[in-house]
Amino acid sequence: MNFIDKLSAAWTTNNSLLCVGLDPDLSRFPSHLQGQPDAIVTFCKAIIDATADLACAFKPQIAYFAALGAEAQLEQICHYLRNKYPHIPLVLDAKRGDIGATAHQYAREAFDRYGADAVTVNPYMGFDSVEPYMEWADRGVIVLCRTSNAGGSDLQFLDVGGKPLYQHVARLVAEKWNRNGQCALVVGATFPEELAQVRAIVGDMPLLVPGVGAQGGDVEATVRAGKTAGGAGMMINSSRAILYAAPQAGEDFAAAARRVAMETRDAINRFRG
Ligand SMILES: O=C(O)c1cc(=O)[nH]c(=O)n1[C@@H]1O[C@H](COP(=O)(O)O)[C@@H](O)[C@H]1O
Repeated sequence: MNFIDKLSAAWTTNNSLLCVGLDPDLSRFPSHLQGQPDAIVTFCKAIIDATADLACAFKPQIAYFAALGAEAQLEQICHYLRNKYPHIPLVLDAKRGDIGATAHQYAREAFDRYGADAVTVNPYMGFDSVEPYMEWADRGVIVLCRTSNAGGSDLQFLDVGGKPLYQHVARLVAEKWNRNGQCALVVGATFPEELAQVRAIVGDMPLLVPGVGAQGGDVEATVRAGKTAGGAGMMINSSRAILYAAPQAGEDFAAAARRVAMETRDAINRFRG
């Protein structure tokens, strides 16, 4: 099953548009895991098990692993996800962008090494830097469009023929780059007006929408702006607000993550109809 079909099935099966981000930060781990050699894997597996019936996708952020030299642990976590929850799409957040030959290596890393169903990529270097990912026709290519950070406006709002650059990217991907129907776009939940603009340009193309939770994006505004006519079309990501929902001591971290994931999924669902 290709990425888009798998995502559509997960929206329905789990009645969820919530993407659970896996951004392991050792300094925020519960005290009983501090200093444990297998802390990253134990922590991420517990979060995955606690939220797998509430999520339409999982999104490990590669920098959180690479910074710790923990690529082997990321491999283990991806392997665990693919085997135990094969119906939930695995999105590798890598935001790569480089010349074609190098991009091919990044694609191998995402799709062959980690077995990701989809990967985030940066469009700044143009189509030949994104095309290598498309050789894996059953995988998703999720292109940055209107990112959730304030500084995204520095470039993404530049005027390109009377339209802001992010709209040009949305149109380019929807009309030219998406030859195999495998593309999606990143649009931040922190910018619901732009989210609505992108939705109007790209039809039912899936959108990865980070920025609810720790970044303060408004769930109602996000869902109303970004949903498709069918009330889906988005992977609304939350990472830190779910991962570190528990206070340092006290409530079990996985139970707390489940509680916040469920609240977030349900809050999203209230505005889908
Ligand atoms: O591509 C992304 O996932 C992404 C794009 C974007 O515009 N903004 C953004 O926050 N992200 C990622 O989404 C996650 C957001 O994490 P929280 O702010 O903790 O929910 C991080 O892993 C970011 O790297």
